Amino acid sequence: MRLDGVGRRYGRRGGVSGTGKGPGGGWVLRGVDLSLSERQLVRVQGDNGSGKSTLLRLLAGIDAPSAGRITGRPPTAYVPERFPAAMPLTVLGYLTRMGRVHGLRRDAAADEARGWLECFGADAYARTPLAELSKGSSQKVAVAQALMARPGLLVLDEAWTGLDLNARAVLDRSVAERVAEGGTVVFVDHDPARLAGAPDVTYRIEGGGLHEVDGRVPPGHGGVPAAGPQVRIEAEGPPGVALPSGLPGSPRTEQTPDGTTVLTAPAPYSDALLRGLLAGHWHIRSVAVEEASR
Ligand SMILES: Nc1ncnc2c1ncn2[C@@H]1O[C@H](COP(=O)(O)OP(=O)(O)OP(=O)(O)O)[C@@H](O)[C@H]1O
Repeated sequence: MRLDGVGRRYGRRGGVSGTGKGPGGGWVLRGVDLSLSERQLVRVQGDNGSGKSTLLRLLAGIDAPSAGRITGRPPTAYVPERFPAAMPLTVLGYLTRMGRVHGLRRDAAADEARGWLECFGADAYARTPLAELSKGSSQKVAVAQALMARPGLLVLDEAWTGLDLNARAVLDRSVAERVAEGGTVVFVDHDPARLAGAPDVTYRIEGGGLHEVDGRVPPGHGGVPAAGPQVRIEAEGPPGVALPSGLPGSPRTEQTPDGTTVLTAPAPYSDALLRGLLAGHWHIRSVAVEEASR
């Protein structure tokens, strides 16, 4: 997917006295070029009001650019900053309907919906009308509807906000899973430690433009570790068999004298990485999560 010279301004008149600045018409984004690829985890950061949600809405196709072009968008799912939970449907009814929108048959959609509700510890709310949900529970529904689509592009705008610890961990792993399965995930989150160490690229929005901060390791921030928790897996392959290529999380590898391979990758990738090794008939000797290095 590509963005070429993309701009977005709100209002038609080009701002104060037609200058394009100020309320009612200023460009929030201007001349944004961006290329997103498969298997890519992208973080977007920036100050309040810099245009992060604006960019995410453009990526998700919820909003159209005022200038430039967006091409090659894969099937996309989006978790907005605020989920409009006012629809007259129960949780299960809504998620089943969303599953059908994504092409599942009715029974499969309902099963998928129940599965995600269970994952997020929200199965007790299946029959609850959306409008009666607490903020955290409706956030779980917002996230579930996006994940059940298994989208090529997953766009998450502060999707972790309001989730309990278990649900946050589920979302972390689901993001890594999506990337491992070939998807692209773009996220904004106020917590600089969110998925720390896992993004392939981090962009900052400043002055209406998009600037690459760096690859792989997001910047440390006020005592927050520069690299997040890492999973350390000791594994052994069948004799003469090389490590499977393209393993999720692009693990660092190290060989020990006794023939064990030690793989280290960002912790959210642990499940996907283990699955990749097991699929290659590798034997797992140990798994440990190590806290961030500073
Ligand atoms: N629908 C809209 N109509 C008019 N102006 C808007 C609209 N949506 C956003 N804006 C303006 O565009 C600018 C960027 O807003 P946006 O929500 O994209 O920023 P953000 O970086 O996501 O902010 P935050 O960190 O506070 O969520 C702000 O000045 C905002 O007031």
